Amino acid sequence: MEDVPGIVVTGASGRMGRVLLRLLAADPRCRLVGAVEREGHPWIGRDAGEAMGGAPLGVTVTDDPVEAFARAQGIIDFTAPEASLGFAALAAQARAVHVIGTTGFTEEQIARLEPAARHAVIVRAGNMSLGVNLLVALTRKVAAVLGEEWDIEILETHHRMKVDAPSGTALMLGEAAAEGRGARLADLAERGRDGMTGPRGRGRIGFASLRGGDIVGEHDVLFATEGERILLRHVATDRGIFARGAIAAVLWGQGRDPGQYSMMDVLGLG
Ligand SMILES: NC(=O)C1=CN([C@@H]2O[C@H](COP(=O)(O)OP(=O)(O)OC[C@H]3O[C@@H](n4cnc5c(N)ncnc54)[C@H](OP(=O)(O)O)[C@@H]3O)[C@@H](O)[C@H]2O)C=CC1
Ligand SMILES: O=C(O)C1=N[C@H](C(=O)O)C[C@H](O)C1
Repeated sequence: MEDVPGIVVTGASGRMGRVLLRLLAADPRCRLVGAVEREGHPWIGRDAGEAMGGAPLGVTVTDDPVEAFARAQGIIDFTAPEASLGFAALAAQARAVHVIGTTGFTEEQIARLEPAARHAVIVRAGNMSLGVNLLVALTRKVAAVLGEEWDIEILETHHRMKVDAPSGTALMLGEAAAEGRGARLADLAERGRDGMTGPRGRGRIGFASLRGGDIVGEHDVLFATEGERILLRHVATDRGIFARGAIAAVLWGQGRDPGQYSMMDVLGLG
């Protein structure tokens, strides 16, 4: 079936990479055409399905993204910030849609995606699930209605292997809350409280991170004032929700004008 887009998965052996390989191999709307891991990885040269301990998928894992991307119309990338920046340049050269699920970018790293986005479609989101993107829209609305006498706190809880904090999702929620209040998150965020912090700043948006076990991802947005509280909550129990969102994004991006897009664009929630 050459008429459906060919998709490459980077970070193929990762928690998200494995879920993506399985879902893409079974999805008639696209073809899995490549799996990329870094040089020296034990999966290199092996069939991706067999490397996962399952049936062959007919795709050999490679450490050469240039060769893999040349066969692809879409790249799905859940790796690490510097790796994703490198893949963005290569995806742009191949004019392939680059879906970036990676989190933990600095502002400076996000700015470095711009040259690639002049030549190809990039869809980037700290969370690809429908539920979280709806929660983001709700958070913006609630924050816009409630005044500064309502404190906003964002709590995120993840598995013990997660390397970045606050989570990409928590930052999306914080940005939405700040936007709802007509402000920038950078001006309101209160991160990493410890010791004699003094009382909470009025109008600030607080963040807290918990890490433990195999928790897939939980996010709470608390709006608290005197005498009442509102709690908006999303609980992920299966990484398939992120992978299905990423596949929807890579299909949505086909034939679009170059530029940077978000899951809000893909889901029509923007
Ligand atoms: N947007 C969303 O909806 C979601 C985003 N995420 C984000 O996706 C990212 C990956 O998450 P997860 O799958 O749990 O992480 P893992 O650590 O399980 O997987 C990351 C994969 O990327 C590979 N990788 C890292 N650096 C490089 C590099 N320089 N070149 C090539 N490959 C590289 C790793 O290889 P190696 O093992 O050799 O380092 C590994 O295979 C994180 O940033 C996470 O926050 C996760 C879930 C949902
Ligand atoms: O690292 C993870 O696992 C996840 N990362 C994303 C984030 O940083 O918000 C999305 C999801 O919560 C899982």
